[in-house]
Parts: sequence; C-alpha cells; structure tokens
Amino acid sequence: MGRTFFVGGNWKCNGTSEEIKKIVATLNAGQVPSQDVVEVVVSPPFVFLPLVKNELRSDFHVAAQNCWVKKGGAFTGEVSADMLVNLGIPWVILGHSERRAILGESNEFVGDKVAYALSQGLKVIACVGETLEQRESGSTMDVVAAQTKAIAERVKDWSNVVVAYEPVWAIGTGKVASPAQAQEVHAELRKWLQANVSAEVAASTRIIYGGSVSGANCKELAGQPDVDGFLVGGASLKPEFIDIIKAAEVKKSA
Ligand SMILES: O=C[C@H](O)COP(=O)(O)O
Repeated sequence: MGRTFFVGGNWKCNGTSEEIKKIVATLNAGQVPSQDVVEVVVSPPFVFLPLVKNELRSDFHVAAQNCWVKKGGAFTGEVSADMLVNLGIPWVILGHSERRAILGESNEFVGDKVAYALSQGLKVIACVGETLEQRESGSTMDVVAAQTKAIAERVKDWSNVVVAYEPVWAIGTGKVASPAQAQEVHAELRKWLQANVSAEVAASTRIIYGGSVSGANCKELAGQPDVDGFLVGGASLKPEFIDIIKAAEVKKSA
C-alpha cells in the first residue's frame, strides 16, 4: 500500500500576523510536487488558524498544534476538537514533546486526546520520541513503544493517523538524527505496529521524522525506506521549507 510522502510545518509559538502573512505568501509562490506525491500541512498558532486557512493555497492544509482531551466546556484556555472541526481545520498535532515535557502530558492523556480528536473527524499527527538520557540508557524503543501503545489501546482506525518520530535531543538543536538512526527507529516502530496492531496498519501508516530537518539534510533522510516525510519546526518558518517539501521527489524516483 503506497504511503504518500507527508511534510508538516510546525510553526510552534511564533509569528505576528504580518510575519505569518509573509510565510504564507512564500508558500503560495513555491513550486512543489503535486498532492499525489506529497501532502503538505502547516500548523500555525491557534490565533492565526483562520488567517492561514483563508490565505493558504488550496493544495496545502492546516493543522492546530493541540486540542483539548474531550468535548469543550469549563476548561479555561483550551480549544476543543469540536471547535477545530467547526472552523474547517482538518488536522491536529498531538503529543508534541514540548507539551509532554513542559506541560506534563502523559502517554495516557495523549492517547485520550488522539482518540477524541479522531472521533470528532480530525486527522492526527501523533508525536513520539525519546530524550537524550533515554537514548543513552538504551531505552529508545521502550519509550517510543510505550507512547505508541497508549495510542494503540485507544484507537481502532489508524487511517487518519500520521506518527511523527521526534527524538527530543534533535528538536531545535541543529543535531539531526543520522539517516541510519532515523531509519532504525522508524523500522522498529513499523515492526511494533505490525506485531501489536496489524500488518495492514504497519504497511499503510506514515511514520515521519522530526528534529532539525533542513534543506541540507532532508534528501538523505527522505531516502530511507521507512521515513515517510517530516515534521519540521524552525525550517518551516523559512523559504527552505519548499526545498524540504521537494524532498518527496526522492521517494518518487526510488
Ligand atoms: O515539531 C517539530 C519538531 O519539534 C522539530 O523542530 P525543529 O525542526 O525546529 O527541530
């Protein structure tokens, strides 16, 4: 089963409306492969979602960076999945390591969020990844498996899930995982899905890599058989994001 290359741009907590408009104008002018070759999703801060949705080219889509774990109500400061659906936002990023580490989101909480968002019709980019300490102690796969298990226990239909493997030590550090390191975890993760979910889900679910992806390193990473795309932070705010999207051509010619 073919896995369309997927490139997400996570703009995190950055930008003024003027800066956001400039980024959108750059994306709108970019020459990129067609949607059957690469699926592109950008994720601005909540407040800019309507602006970006209205101004962004129609072959790119929009994601929120988070949403609440259940239906809305008395949860000050939160945004519900229902609200995103109401606004016509198709995607949400859940379980980003910054939320796990800084805001204390547990594996179970992230699993609940993924299940609820999917139940409301959102598509989910679910993030997993180990810290440097965990990698150095040899527990990378245990950590990533536990994070994925908490999702698998709550989710039956994986067709609207993209898994983003983002080693925490590579995020915003300029210290990208080597293509071999990324491939190793992606392949293990796919094996885990095969053993614990199904062969079909393992074959069809896109596993994308995030952590210091740039115009300079994207092609080599994209050349790895189990790397199905990227979740890009810093570089997604810059024109080089277009070059990263074009890395999809590596797969096309593989
Ligand atoms: O969601 C994106 C990741 O946190 C990667 O961020 P980065 O590309 O700035 O390292």
